[in-house]
Formats: sequence, C-alpha cells, structure tokens
Amino acid sequence: MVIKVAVAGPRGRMGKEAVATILKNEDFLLVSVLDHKKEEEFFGDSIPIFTSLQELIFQTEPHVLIDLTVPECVYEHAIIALENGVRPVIGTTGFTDLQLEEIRKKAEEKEIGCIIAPNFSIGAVLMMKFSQMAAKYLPNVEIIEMHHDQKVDAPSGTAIKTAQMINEARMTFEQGHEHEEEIMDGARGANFSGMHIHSVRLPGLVAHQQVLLGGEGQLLTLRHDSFNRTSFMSGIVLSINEIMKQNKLIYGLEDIIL
Ligand SMILES: NC(=O)C1=CN([C@@H]2O[C@H](COP(=O)(O)OP(=O)(O)OC[C@H]3O[C@@H](n4cnc5c(N)ncnc54)[C@H](OP(=O)(O)O)[C@@H]3O)[C@@H](O)[C@H]2O)C=CC1
Ligand SMILES: O=C(O)C1=N[C@H](C(=O)O)C[C@H](O)C1
Repeated sequence: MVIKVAVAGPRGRMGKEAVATILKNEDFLLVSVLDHKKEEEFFGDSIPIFTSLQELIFQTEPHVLIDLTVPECVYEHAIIALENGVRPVIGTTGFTDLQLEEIRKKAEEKEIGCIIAPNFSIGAVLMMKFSQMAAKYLPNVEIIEMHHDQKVDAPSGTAIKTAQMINEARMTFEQGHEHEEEIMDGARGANFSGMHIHSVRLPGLVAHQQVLLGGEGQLLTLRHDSFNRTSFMSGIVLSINEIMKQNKLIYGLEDIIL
C-alpha cells in the first residue's frame, strides 16, 4: 500500500528536506502541504498548498501528517489530525507537558498512532539511551545542547527528552553545592529535577549535544553531532512506516527502534 503523506512547514529547513525524502520514496505519495503563507497554488509543479489543515485533510485525505513547524501551531495540528483520523508524525519541538498528555489522551481515544520524536537521528536516540543507562551509576549530570542561532525554543526537545529519560534512572537530588548562588542569572542553566541543562546558540552549528556525567576522579562524556539535516531523514521514513501499525502516542523513537 502506498502511504499518502502531507507535510506541514514545507518551506522550512527540515520541511524542505522531508519533502525531498518523501518524493524520492516509492512507498510514499506526497498529496499536499500546509503553509500559513500561501504564496502560490502549488508547491513545486503539482503539490497543492493549503492554509487550513481541515481543508487539506478533507480534499487530499492523507494517511500521515508530518509536522515540522513551530511550537505555536503544532499542538493544534496534532489534535485536528487525530480528530480527523490522520496519523501525526511530529518533529516540531517545544511541547508543554500538558499538551503531550492531551495528545496522548486523544490518540488513545481515537485509537490512532501518533509519533512525537524530539530527535529523528539514530545517533541522538542512542546518545539519549546511553545517558539514561550511565546515569544510574553516575547520577551527577549536566546536559549541554548546541544549535544554530535560528532555533526558537530552548532547551531543545532532545535535551528535555534526555533529561526525562535520565530522570527515570537517576535518584532525584539537587546537584552542586548546597549554598551555590548564581552571581549572574542563568549561569547554571535550566534546572530539571536537580540536573542542569545549558543551551548554546551559534551560527554554523546544526544540532549537537553533550551529556557530561561526573564521578570521583572521572568524567564520562557522551556526545552526538548532526552535521546536516539528512541525519534526520531515515528516522522520518521509519516513523511514517511505523505509525501505520500503531494505535497510541509514541514519544521518542527509542520505543520503536531499540
Ligand atoms: N525531531 C527532529 O529530529 C528535528 C526537529 N526539528 C524541529 O522541527 C521544527 C522546524 O525546524 P526548522 O525546519 O529548523 O525550522 P524553520 O523555521 O526552518 O521551519 C519552520 C517552518 O514552519 C513554517 N510555519 C510556521 N507556522 C506555520 C503554520 N501555522 N503552518 C504551516 N507552516 C508554518 C515556517 O514558515 P515562516 O518561516 O514563513 O513563518 C517555516 O517555513 C522545530 O521545532 C525544530 O526544533 C528540527 C530538526 C530535527
Ligand atoms: O531546531 C533544530 O534544529 C533541532 N531541533 C530538535 C530539538 O529541539 O531537539 C532536534 C534537533 O536537535 C534539531
């Protein structure tokens, strides 16, 4: 069966790459794209552009919606897709915990698969999993994520997911000196259950993360680098295929690839 796919955010850095990947794959058919600025009737030669997701679904009946947009609209897209029987594969980051819970409930209610993948690259998923394993033995953790300076959300979705995974394995405690004081606001980064997350934004970077785990006289550093956005594409292809077999929310690719 050919899987009919729609892409939200097709002009973006990730959206462009995803469109090219879907067009190349014989198992997928790109039926439409969603763009809030409809500057032309068609994307490329023949793919219709919609500004309304309801209308896109009604007219082009995709099986899967890939969302690579911005935090402000992704939750609404996910709910509309699920309400209308379309399976969301979401790469967009910046969800609140409440939004994640609402999407989980909606997917369960509709018995439709939905993937929210903070990171589609296999290397990053492995780095998150290895960090979780290591934190059981080395519970003093600092996460440093580094991205291009056009990224709108901080910390990154990958860093948040890494901290959540580590938190499942690490005993909760406040790291550092008990009388530690920030002389400058933000010096110690964000605090997630006592561990710290630091966000670096610089031109030239793509997507990089280091997880530092310290112990007496030792340091374990786990690092992943995405040097280009092709690194995310095999995860998108895998997610489109996998979502057709699922009937609930999958948050993070570790649950389907490891
Ligand atoms: N899961 C993963 O592996 C990865 C996830 N990401 C995430 O993907 C998202 C996109 O990243 P990136 O491509 O770099 O960002 P870009 O800013 O390059 O792309 C976002 C696109 O979405 C468009 N857009 C904004 N609002 C809407 C809307 N309401 N409907 C449709 N399109 C809209 C923007 O248009 P305009 O600019 O005209 O407003 C833009 O073209 C981010 O959340 C990022 O964190 C990124 C890389 C990997
Ligand atoms: O905005 C990006 O570029 C990326 N966003 C995702 C995130 O927030 O973790 C995934 C990857 O790091 C690239």
